[in-house]
Order: sequence, then C-alpha cells, then structure tokens
Amino acid sequence: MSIHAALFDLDGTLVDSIPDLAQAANAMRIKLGLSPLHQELIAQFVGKGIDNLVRRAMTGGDEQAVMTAEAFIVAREHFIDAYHQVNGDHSTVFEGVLEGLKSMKAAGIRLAVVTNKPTVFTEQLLIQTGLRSFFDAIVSGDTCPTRKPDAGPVLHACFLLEVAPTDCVFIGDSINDAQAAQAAGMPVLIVPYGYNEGNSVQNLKVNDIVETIVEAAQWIERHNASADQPDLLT
Ligand SMILES: O=C(O)COP(=O)(O)O
Ligand SMILES: [Mg+2]
Repeated sequence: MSIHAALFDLDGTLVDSIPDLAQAANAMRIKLGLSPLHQELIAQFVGKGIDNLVRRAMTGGDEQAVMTAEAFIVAREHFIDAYHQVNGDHSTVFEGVLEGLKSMKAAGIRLAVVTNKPTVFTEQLLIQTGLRSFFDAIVSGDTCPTRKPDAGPVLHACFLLEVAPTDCVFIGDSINDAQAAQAAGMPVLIVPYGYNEGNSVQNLKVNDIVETIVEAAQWIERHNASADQPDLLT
C-alpha cells in the first residue's frame, strides 16, 4: 500500500513550544502564589492536552495531590490568559521540519496536523511559525469528543483528507501519538527530540524512529518505492 497522507503531531514534533508553555504555566503559578517550576519539568507535563498540563503544573506533577474543581477552573483561566499572550513568541520550528514538509508536498503527500492543543492555540501557533499553509486539515484537542491516545482524532483527520487510515503514516513524539496511530491502524514514526512526557522513545513500539522530518520524508519515499515494485514471486 502506498502512503498518500502524513499526519503530524504539533508540540515536540513540528514546533518546540516549551518556552511559551512554561512561561504561561509559571505565570499561572505566580498569580496563585506559587513559585515557578523549571522548564524541563514543565516539558514532562505536555502531551495530553492543556487540562492535564494545568493540573500537573499546579501540583508539580504529584499524581496523588488533590485539586478542587473550583481551584482547577481558576488555574485554567489564568493559564489560558497567559498562553494567549505568549503563544508563539519563543516557539521555534525544529530543524528539518520545513525541508521535510516541502519534500512531502512535492511528492504529492497530503498533510494534516493532529494535536491535543486546543484549536485557538493551534491556529495561532501554526500561523505565527509560518507552517499553516502546508496543511490540508487540522484536528485539535477540542475538535473531537476524545483526544490522543484515542484513535478518534486520527480517524477524523483521515475523514477530512478522504484517505484510508492504512494509506497514511503518523509522525509524532510521544506515546500518545504511537497509541492513537496504532489504534487507528496506521504506521507510526517517532522523532526522538520531542517531549514524550520525560521518557525515552527507544522503548516505544513503533515502525521507526526518525531523527528529523527530512528522514520521515525519506522513509515515506522508500516505503512508496517498494510498494510500487511488482511482486516478483507471482
Ligand atoms: O497539548 C498538548 O499537551 C500537546 O500537544 P501535541 O498533541 O501537539 O503534542
Ligand atoms: Mg507532541
């Protein structure tokens, strides 16, 4: 089967957004009388959407800590206000992304983003980093009833692109991407430079680890070249 579409995770795969996410999380903590956290720690809280980031940034990642619903709502408001102000300011496109996306486009591959980030922040970040025009479809954390690691948003992107899941590849940085793609029945490539909630990607069961999006483009090219070969045994 040839690959006709590539679906991309955003934070940690296309864009290094940690400086802005950390700044917003710390602005929220300071507003609520807490001391700021190290950026490296906050990076471990990214990947399962902003509600998870807010909760973990407020508790310092302590899974046992209890937070009331009221306290969570107030914290979330502070985070959203702060992130609106800084989203994109210090975020950078990872090396190899532009070149990789251009080469996929040139090969006729359709491109989509499937992120757990809410729509308003996804659009703002893609426009600010100059990446928006590469993508034929965007599925954000609030587009579907579920988020990655559920297959729902991945299957929705396939629906928007009018491609079968088996004709796609997912490219991400975390276990949430790997599980969502596999549940949707498509191959998955993982980049090692992203966040993966602070864990190494080496133990993830994926089709391949690619160093950059350029390598991902080459992986697709190789895959499609072998799919085009007539079966010599028949
Ligand atoms: O919002 C998050 O937690 C991360 O978003 P991502 O799915 O683009 O990595
Ligand atoms: Mg990610």
